[in-house]
Amino acid sequence: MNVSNDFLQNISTTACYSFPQDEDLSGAAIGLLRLQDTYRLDTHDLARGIVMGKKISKELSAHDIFEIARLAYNQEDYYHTILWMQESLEKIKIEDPPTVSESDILEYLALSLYKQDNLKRALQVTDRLYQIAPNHPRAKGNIQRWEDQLAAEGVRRSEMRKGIPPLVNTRPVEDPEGFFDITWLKETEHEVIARINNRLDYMTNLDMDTAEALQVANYGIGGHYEPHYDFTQDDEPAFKNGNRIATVLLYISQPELGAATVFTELKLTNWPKKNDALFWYNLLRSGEGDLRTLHAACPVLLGDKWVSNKWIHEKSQEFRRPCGLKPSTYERYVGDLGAPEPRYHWNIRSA
Ligand SMILES: O=C(O)CCC(=O)C(=O)O
Ligand SMILES: [Fe+2]
Repeated sequence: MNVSNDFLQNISTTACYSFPQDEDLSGAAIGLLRLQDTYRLDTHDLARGIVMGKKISKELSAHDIFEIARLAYNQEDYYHTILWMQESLEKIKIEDPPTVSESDILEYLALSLYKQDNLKRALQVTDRLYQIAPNHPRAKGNIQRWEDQLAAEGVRRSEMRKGIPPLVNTRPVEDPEGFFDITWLKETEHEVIARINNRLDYMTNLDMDTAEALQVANYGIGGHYEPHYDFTQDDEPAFKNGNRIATVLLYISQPELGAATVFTELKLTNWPKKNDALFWYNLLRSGEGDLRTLHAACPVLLGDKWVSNKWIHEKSQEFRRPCGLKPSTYERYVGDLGAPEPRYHWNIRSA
């Protein structure tokens, strides 16, 4: 009789099965909202499971849409709350029976309009709420509240429901963090890691003994990394082996859409391609951080992105990459030892 209960109990307490939790759901929704902004995706298309003209998932119900909007609301992201609540409102018109009640949508919508400084619209929406749900516990009180606020702003009672200003829905300010999971692979963990490190040494002509362990990072949908330098600046804690002299970024998967690595100063975009590697020096030959290396990872739109970072440090590169005598000294290509520049070399970008 209790076989299924036991089974559920069993798998939910077994560490190797981990079901999505509330925070996974909210993480996914926040990722979705970021994608919407970055790639200017239309709410209506997204709700129908369409991304850039491609049908990628099944249509969302009004309730799904409402839940996304509610997560945005809980993040105090009123901009997206409004977009998604309006979409949910459209959706219930064609659902039979509707998967969410109009009054639930209207209440959130009104509160968000108020937060976005559109009191007249908040009042209009709350009037509608009161009309369809006269016994709603907060409708009447909220109407009073918006009217009082409008009165305090000098709006005459007869004007409160007229000349409703257009919706100026302002976007929230982005949070500075990135969204991805990482782990570190030490050479002692597997001989393949030791082999990779060896090859990176040949490839870059830099000593790997002082480098950090190989980092593996995974970005899910919406996963991204804000613009940053890999080297530390004066106001940040220093690394024990000197600063990060260079970076090797290995692409170990090929996401379907989005996910580019971009160098925002250099205006360079690199699309991840499985088995490719990107190499750059973070420091000038003087040891100063090279400000041209500012870079970011754009959000993954479709597919998933796996990369591996190798951060190579200054210490023990004294003979491999000596300091430059002039601040202007820099390599023209990887492993440049100062000989005349070859005419054709795949490593040199023609000017
Ligand atoms: O994933 C990328 O494209 C860039 C990653 C990166 O810049 C980093 O991990 O420091
Ligand atoms: Fe980086």
